[in-house]
Amino acid sequence: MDYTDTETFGTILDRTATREKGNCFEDFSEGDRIEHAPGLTLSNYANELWASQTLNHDPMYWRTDAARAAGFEEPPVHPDYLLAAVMGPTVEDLSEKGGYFLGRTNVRYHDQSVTPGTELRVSSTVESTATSSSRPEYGIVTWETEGKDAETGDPLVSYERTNMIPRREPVATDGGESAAADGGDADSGEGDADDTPPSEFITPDGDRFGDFAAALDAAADRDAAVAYRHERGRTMDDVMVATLPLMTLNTAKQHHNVDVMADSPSGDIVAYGDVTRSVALGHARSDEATYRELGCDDERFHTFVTPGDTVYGFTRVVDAEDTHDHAGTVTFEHIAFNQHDEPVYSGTRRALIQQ
Ligand SMILES: C/C(=C\C(=O)O)C(=O)SCCNC(=O)CCNC(=O)[C@H](O)C(C)(C)COP(=O)(O)OP(=O)(O)OC[C@H]1O[C@@H](n2cnc3c(N)ncnc32)[C@H](O)[C@@H]1OP(=O)(O)O
Repeated sequence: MDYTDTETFGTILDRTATREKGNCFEDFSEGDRIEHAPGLTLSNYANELWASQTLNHDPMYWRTDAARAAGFEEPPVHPDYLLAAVMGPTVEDLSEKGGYFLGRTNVRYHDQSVTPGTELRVSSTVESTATSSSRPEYGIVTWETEGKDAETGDPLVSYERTNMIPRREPVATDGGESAAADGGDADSGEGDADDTPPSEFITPDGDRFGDFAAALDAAADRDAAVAYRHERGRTMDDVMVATLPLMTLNTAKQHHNVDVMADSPSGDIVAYGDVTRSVALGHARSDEATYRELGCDDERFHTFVTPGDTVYGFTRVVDAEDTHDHAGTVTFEHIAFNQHDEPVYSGTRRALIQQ
């Protein structure tokens, strides 16, 4: 029999089982620890591709003199690439089955002097599992993930991530209150007590810590916020949507299987949340003199970004604290939005900004 005869082959395909990849919601129990087998060695090529394509062009990641001026011996890998390189190898075990990256919090960079050639080891612990009241075919899982330097065992990045994960069997839900286990501060679904925007928005005069602090001082005692848009936008193309996640071993079909995704709610492949976020942060960093990334919290992905969408950035300055001689700590809220002005990502970020 000729297996490659189209008609015969179609019949055979209909009768054969698929050897599945990934895990369903039922495979995760609170406290489970998973050592992720896929290894990844940070590479100069991937680092440059990630940082260049997401418009993260800060000289300290490209030029030796700028890196040294910022206290590094040589240009380190970009923190967004480092974060994605830690998350990518987790996908096969945690989220390849499908469902969506809902959010992440407690992102902490433990060492930012990491250079290309560093081999990573990544592990995750299931922090919580919960029923989705709105989507009985999914559950909601939160994991805590840590990426370490394989040679020294030193922690490099850690975070808590929450995804919708398909169930093998849908459950009956009351369709009522959210059952998100960690519920907490991820999203109260409510804005400020007073939802009226401030009457005035102040833009800092420059990109230094003092400019952010002065703008916040100017806004205090007034019905004003320090908030501004960034000019650049990045249209999502194949490199952004499929190449960047695959380069970090992120096997989520959402980003590279158009055939499967045609039948999903987005109708198309969707941009990896870390790519969308990195573009928004790249826009923001182009308007600030960043010294170090400290961490991100309350990151949410509000709606799909599909090929052809353009990602813009908006920043609100929340706080500025004079913490170091050479830099101060600034807390930002960043919102990525698309060409229809719809928020697609939001999160708070703390960074040291040069004095
Ligand atoms: C796959 C991948 C990486 C990977 O491999 O991993 C990716 O990169 S993929 C690309 C990035 N991603 C997206 O493209 C998603 C964009 N987004 C949306 O398209 C919509 O957001 C939605 C359709 C997913 C939901 O839409 P929505 O139904 O209107 O949203 P919500 O009602 O807010 O959330 C529904 C339920 O998730 C609970 N929930 C939400 N957020 C959190 C959180 N942070 N912690 C704990 N629970 C949370 C909520 O509590 C509710 O729970 P219930 O079901 O119990 O009500």
